[in-house]
Amino acid sequence: MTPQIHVRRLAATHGRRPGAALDRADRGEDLHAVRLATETAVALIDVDLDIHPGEILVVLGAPGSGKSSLLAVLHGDLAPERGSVAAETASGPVELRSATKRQRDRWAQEAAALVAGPVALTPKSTIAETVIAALARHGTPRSDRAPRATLELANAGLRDWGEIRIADLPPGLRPRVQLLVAALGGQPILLLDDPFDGVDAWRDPSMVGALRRLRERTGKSVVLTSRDPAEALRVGDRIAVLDNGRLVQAGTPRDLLLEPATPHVAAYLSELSPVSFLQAEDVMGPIAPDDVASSFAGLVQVGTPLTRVLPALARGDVVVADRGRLLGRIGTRELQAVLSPRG
Ligand SMILES: Nc1ncnc2c1ncn2[C@@H]1O[C@H](COP(=O)(O)OP(=O)(O)OP(=O)(O)O)[C@@H](O)[C@H]1O
Repeated sequence: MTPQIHVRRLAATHGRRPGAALDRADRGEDLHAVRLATETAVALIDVDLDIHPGEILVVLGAPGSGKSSLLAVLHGDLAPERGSVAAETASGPVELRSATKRQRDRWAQEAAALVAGPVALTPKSTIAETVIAALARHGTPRSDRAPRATLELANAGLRDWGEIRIADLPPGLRPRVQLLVAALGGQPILLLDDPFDGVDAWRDPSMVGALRRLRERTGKSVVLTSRDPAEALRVGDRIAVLDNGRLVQAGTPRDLLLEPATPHVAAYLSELSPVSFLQAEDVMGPIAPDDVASSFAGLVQVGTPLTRVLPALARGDVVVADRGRLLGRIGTRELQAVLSPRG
């Protein structure tokens, strides 16, 4: 069972005077000034967020906005100063704020794995040896390791690469191996805080595909950090935007692009063209009950990227369908709403 995590009014700090720092932050003082006055960093304040089973959630924000601190809280390493971080697990309810060290260790062992920083790979080892060594660290019995490694490599689309040494890997495959190794633990929640050597690993569509397949196969919830809005929109089912320790919006790529909650979110995403990140159903408007597919210039299926809908739109309105059922229409009005979003 993948637990759903409920984060409510979470505040977390680094330093010895959390009370004084939070008092000042509550009064609206700038967090840099708070830190200077109290020698305590307010990393997160008043964060409300749910993490759903099986979702890919990207925590997006500038350096210092609180991303790593949030993952550390979710892993049980950084105790919340205030608020609540609660989950229902197979062995009962967990509240990380009041949990003992032993309960937090159990949470990390059974529920949430954190990979903070690049996954270390030994250049001389083959990929199969790398996976076997990682399985050993996770306590997989010796006799199971080789067959399990073969299975994991096949699942990750790396079956033919098992005997290749890490040093000989093409650069594009290195993050694929790092992702595979990062996800080998049995915990249903995977927290990824910059697990790759390169910053732009998710720009490779095969990486996004590998992560989605991993999620489908394992049902894990994946929470990962990013500073790059384009990367976040490409990878995340939902994106949680942090600004100076505050969660300013959590939503789908469509929510963020078409209905940014604050000027900060709008400005953060302003360089991105919504057309490049949305799918047909994100932008469709209502369809009349008596509309029939043959009266439209084209028909596209749910999940079709908007970039692939545009050629048909040049000829007229397009209908969006899901297995024969007509769901909505896209015409000039819908397109205009995408090209001039609110914010
Ligand atoms: N161990 C620490 N001691 C003191 N301050 C810290 C510590 N860790 C983080 N901070 C401060 O807490 C705030 C949030 O930091 P955090 O590392 O969570 O941000 P981030 O968004 O992950 O940044 P980055 O993108 O650079 O990794 C920052 O002001 C940071 O300086």
